[in-house]
Amino acid sequence: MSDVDKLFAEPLPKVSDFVFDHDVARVFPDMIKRSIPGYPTIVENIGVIAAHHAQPDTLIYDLGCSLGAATQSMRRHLRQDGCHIIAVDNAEAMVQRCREYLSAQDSMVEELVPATVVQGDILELELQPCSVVVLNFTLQFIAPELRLPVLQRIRQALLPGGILILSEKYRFEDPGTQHHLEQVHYAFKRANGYSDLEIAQKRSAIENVMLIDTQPAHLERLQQAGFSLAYPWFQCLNFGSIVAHA
Ligand SMILES: Nc1ncnc2c1ncn2[C@@H]1O[C@H](C[S@+](CC[C@H]([NH3+])C(=O)[O-])CC(=O)[O-])[C@@H](O)[C@H]1O
Ligand SMILES: O=C(O)C(=O)Cc1ccccc1
Repeated sequence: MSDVDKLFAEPLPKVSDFVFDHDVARVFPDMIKRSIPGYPTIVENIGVIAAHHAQPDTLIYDLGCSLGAATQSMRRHLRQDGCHIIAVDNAEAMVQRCREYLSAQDSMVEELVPATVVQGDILELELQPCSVVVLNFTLQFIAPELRLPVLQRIRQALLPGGILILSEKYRFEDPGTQHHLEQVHYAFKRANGYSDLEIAQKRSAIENVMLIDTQPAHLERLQQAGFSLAYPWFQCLNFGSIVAHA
C-alpha cells in the first residue's frame, strides 16, 4: 500500500516548498519512520496515554492525522465504552488514504472504537467537547501567530480531566545544542538510507513551511492557552512530545 521514499533522491532544478500531496501520501509511512527519531515509540504510547485519560462516551480528536497512525494506535489501546475518534486533515491525498488504512484495520480487528475521517482545516474546525486531543507533529505546520489561538480553542473544548498530546520537532536556543542535535538527526537519516542530497533537498523543502519552536516556548504557550499542567513525556534527539492537562 505504500512505497519507499525517493522523493528527494534525484537533483531537483528547484526545490519547492513541501506539500502533503499524493506523492508524499504514497511514501508517507516510510518517510516519517526514517525521518523522525522515536516516531514508532511516540505513536504507540499515544495509544497508551490516550487510553489512560479517555473518558467513556466522549470524543477524541486526532488533528493533522495524515494516514491515521495515532488514531490506529488509540484504537488498539482504548477500552472505554462510547468513545468516538474524529481524525482531521486538510490534505485530500492524506484523507483518502487514511480512510483506506482505517477500513483495513476495521476488517482485521472486531469492535474497534469508531473513527470518522474528516477533510478540514484545524484553523476553522468547530471542536466539540472532548476528553483527548492529539497534535502529533501538526502544530509545526501552523503559522506561528496562529498556534496560540489553536491551543486556546483546544483548551476550551477539553472536558475537565481532558488532555492534549503535542508532539513536535524542537529547536534549541543554545547554538551548540542546536548544532549537535541537528547533526545527529542527519546521521539518523543517513543511517536510515537517505543520501546527503536527499537530506539537503528535504531540508530546503521544509525550511519555509515548518517553523519550529523550543520546548520551553511550547510549555510557556500551553500555559498561556490555559492548560493547568504540561510536561514532556518523551524526547529523542530534536523531537519530543508533551502532555498538557486542561
Ligand atoms: N491547517 C491544517 N489543518 C489540518 N491538517 C493540517 C493542517 N496543516 C497541516 N496539516 C496536516 O498535518 C499533517 C502533518 S504530519 C502528521 C503526522 C500524523 N499526525 C501521524 O501521527 O503520523 C507531520 C509531518 O509530516 O511531519 C499533514 O498530514 C498535513 O496535511
Ligand atoms: O524530515 C525532517 O527533517 C523532519 O523534520 C520531519 C518531517 C517528516 C515528514 C514530513 C516533513 C517533515
